[in-house]
Amino acid sequence: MRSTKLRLAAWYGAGLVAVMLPIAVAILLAEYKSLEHQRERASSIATEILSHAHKVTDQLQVVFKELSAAPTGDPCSERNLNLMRKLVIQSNLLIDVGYIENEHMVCSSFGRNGYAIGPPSYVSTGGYNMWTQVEHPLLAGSHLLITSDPKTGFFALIHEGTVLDVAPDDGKLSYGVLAVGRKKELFQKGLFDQAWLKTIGKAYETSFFDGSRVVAWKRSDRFDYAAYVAIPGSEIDDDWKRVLWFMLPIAIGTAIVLAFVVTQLVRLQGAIPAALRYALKHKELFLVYQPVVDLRSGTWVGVEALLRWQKSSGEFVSPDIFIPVAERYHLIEQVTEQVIALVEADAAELLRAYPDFHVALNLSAQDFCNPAISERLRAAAAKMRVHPRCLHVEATERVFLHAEQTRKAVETLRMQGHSVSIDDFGTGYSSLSYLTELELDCLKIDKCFVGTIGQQAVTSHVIAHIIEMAKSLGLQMIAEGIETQEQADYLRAHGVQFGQGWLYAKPMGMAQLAQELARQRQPEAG
Ligand SMILES: Nc1nc2c(ncn2[C@@H]2O[C@H](COP(=O)(O)O[C@H]3[C@@H](O)[C@H](n4cnc5c(=O)[nH]c(N)nc54)O[C@@H]3COP(=O)(O)O)[C@@H](O)[C@H]2O)c(=O)[nH]1
Repeated sequence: MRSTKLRLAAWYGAGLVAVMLPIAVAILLAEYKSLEHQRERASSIATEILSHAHKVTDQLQVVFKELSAAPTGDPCSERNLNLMRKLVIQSNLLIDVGYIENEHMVCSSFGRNGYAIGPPSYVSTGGYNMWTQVEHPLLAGSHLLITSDPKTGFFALIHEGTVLDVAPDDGKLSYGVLAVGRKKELFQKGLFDQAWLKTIGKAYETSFFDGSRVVAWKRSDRFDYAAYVAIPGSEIDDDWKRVLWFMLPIAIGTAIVLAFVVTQLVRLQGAIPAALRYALKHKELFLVYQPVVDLRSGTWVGVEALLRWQKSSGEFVSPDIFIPVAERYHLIEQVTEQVIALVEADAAELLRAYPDFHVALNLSAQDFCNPAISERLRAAAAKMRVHPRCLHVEATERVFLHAEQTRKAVETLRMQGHSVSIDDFGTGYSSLSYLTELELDCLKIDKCFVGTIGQQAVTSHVIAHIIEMAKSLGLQMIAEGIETQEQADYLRAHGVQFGQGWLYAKPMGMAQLAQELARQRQPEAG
């Protein structure tokens, strides 16, 4: 009851996850997409700003070159003033060109004006005097940059808009150009957080989210400055909501599909136990028998009884599906009872005719916890009028989960004369210590290990260890799933006594088994 509730809770949990997951993924994806979009946007604006800064610097260098080539003498001579005017007209990016002496603008393309500009804001790493955020008397409210060559005294005046106007001026973004070596602003709109420099390090190009802004940084490979752009988080939020509106219908659609799938699975899970109860009642289960072969002589020494389920619709359900369901829904006792009853009905005559032959029954871990199981098998042998040694028992490794109860059951079964094998060895719960604690007769080597024989698989060596271990414990061995002659030869050469597999015979009905056995044993009978 408790496990049913737990299972239901697990399914509801799975349903909830199925619904929530696509929505959560959509939200995360929208956030990621908008962050990426803003990163790309910031990087592209920074690239534009840097490109304009390069153009300005290139024109500046031309101007300084021409002015320094002018004849020496009065730097503000009429001839030089004319040259300055010509240079300003030729340049589309520089506002003014002139001459500075003792922190005074002595003359420029505007003529001999002469006003104080004070000491430079800083000296660039290239040795130029820089005045930032200068207000020109003729251009009220202007933010200008003056660069002067201290060797000649000539200067050029640049308006910040020349470089920064490429960025959208919506009042939300911060951007500018920073002199990297001196960590000084050349042009600036909004803030520049010096803490960003820690994240940027020596990078020439990077973008990141500092927790509240997306920052892009693009450093010049020709000059000692870099352009930066910072987009506030509010922009990401707007973008995120837009992307989310687009993705939400897809996420909701996916959630509906997943919820439907989970509902169907729940229904199916519930449907199999009900169908199995019906199958048990209406005799839809039957047995097939797969021969166990003596690997040296090739004779059939016994069979494994394998359960089959064919619904009235004709559809087959694999035991790999219905046995775990039977175990989970506490139907396995009824299944095992039906298997024993089927063996009683199918095999009594055959076992009486060949008393050295055996039928092996698969018991589940829960059967070993049933104190009545040994008595039930004793009664079956008695009813069939065969020796209990004709009925072998196979236990899956899961019996080790109930080691104490299993130990007692195995002891009683062996005392009654049944042979007990451990099935699927090495695939699950087995531990060597358990194997030594249980008094067993035989170890069945799982087909997954047999399949590695002759292969270059990582697990190829495991089978040799299993064989050695079984030998050291004095257990007989049956190798399962033998499909090739190479596998059979290997197993025989390594001392494995018995085998089962499609190389010898597939599981068959009792009629066919009786016929085959009669043919094999003919000389004996005759
Ligand atoms: N508790 C019970 N469990 C049972 C019973 N009947 C079957 N089972 C278990 O179901 C599992 C699947 O069994 P099945 O589909 O019958 O497969 C068996 C063989 O048909 C298959 N086999 C045999 N030879 C080969 C081969 O050469 N190649 C290949 N690919 N498959 C082969 O292997 C299965 C053998 O199973 P086992 O020996 O038991 O490991 C299986 O776990 C059964 O145990 C039942 O009545 N009760």
